[in-house]
Amino acid sequence: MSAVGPEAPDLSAARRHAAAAVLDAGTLAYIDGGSGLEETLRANTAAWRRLALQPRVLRDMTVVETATTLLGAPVAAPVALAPTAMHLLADPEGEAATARAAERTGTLLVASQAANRSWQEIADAAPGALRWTQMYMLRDRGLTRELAAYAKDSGSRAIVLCVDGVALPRRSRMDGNAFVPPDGMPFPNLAPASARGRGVELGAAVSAFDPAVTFADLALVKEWSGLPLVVKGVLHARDAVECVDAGADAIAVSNHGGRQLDGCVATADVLAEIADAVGARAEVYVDGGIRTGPDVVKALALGARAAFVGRPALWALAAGGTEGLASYLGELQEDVRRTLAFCGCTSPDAVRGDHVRLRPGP
Ligand SMILES: Cc1cc2nc3c(=O)[nH]c(=O)nc-3n(C[C@H](O)[C@H](O)[C@H](O)COP(=O)(O)O)c2cc1C
Ligand SMILES: CCCCC(=O)C(=O)O
Repeated sequence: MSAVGPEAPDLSAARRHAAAAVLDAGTLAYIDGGSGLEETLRANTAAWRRLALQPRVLRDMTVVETATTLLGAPVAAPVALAPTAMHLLADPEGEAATARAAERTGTLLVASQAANRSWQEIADAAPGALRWTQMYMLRDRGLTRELAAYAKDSGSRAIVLCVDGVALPRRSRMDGNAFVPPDGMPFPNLAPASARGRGVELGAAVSAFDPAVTFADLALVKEWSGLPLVVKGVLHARDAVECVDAGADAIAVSNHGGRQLDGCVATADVLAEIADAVGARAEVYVDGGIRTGPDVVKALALGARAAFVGRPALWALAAGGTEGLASYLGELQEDVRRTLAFCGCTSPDAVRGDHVRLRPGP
């Protein structure tokens, strides 16, 4: 404990506490954990703390808007729901509950390919929600093509291709990957249409990801889906530029919440160089350790158009269902609004690079 007492809890802390009371230990370890030594998991949040906002004053903050657009579609705030697997672990309605919270709060939802509800069911649960679909390149290209078309047909407005799944991570908290989803947990969006009702087993799902995926595949995914393409899992400026050269419409700077390559860079530490390299050619997003309104505004200052949250949304969902997640998202949006005001910004677009700097010190 420091001389001034314990660190104040962030908005998600109470949700994490409530989730811990309702989830079994294995599920909580799966959600919370990272890979290896969890060096990257810790580095993600620490890197946001090392940055300091440098506010501007005397700019009439009577009206402060958080609204922005993502790939042209309006959202209530520059904060969105990252794709996370298996929402049945957190709510009996799974991703349908998540989608309703997204709809209610004007938040973009990225539905995971490892969702337990089919993309069409998620769409039907919340027709007014802006939804993108996260996919992996599968070894079975024919199935990948079919699923890309399914994403579009079920109303997704973009494909988020996750490219950091080329090896199996060692998830240390789970005793060497001991987490086994409960029996009957369906993965309908990894199965062909003929088997969508049954879905596939998790093991089959993970081994279906194709480690041979390359830049040349980006154009294929765009063509198959007919949708804008976001590449998720980029951590190097030169890769980001190569993705954009290959047709990507946006780059999601992400290390999968410290769950894949342990010991890698924190996203806050590489965001600015990636955003600078991409410039105006594509939108840039970030996730990993985003917990507060100030974190979101720091991300904007470093060049992101939006920041995404993973674990806190699952905690809020487990703690309080649609209602719990909607109230969490509402509070986070309000935190973004007050941060913008304190920084002298009447909208996300007004945030500049010189609103943030590294804190001095070790
Ligand atoms: C429980 C859990 C499941 C996840 N499942 C997926 C997934 O299915 N697809 C994906 O692209 N990313 C997945 N992610 C990574 C998130 O999209 C995101 O990169 C990460 O959670 C952001 O970090 P944060 O949790 O610190 O906010 C998952 C993350 C968690 C915590
Ligand atoms: C097929 C499940 C993928 C889940 C995932 O990406 C994660 O646990 O981080």
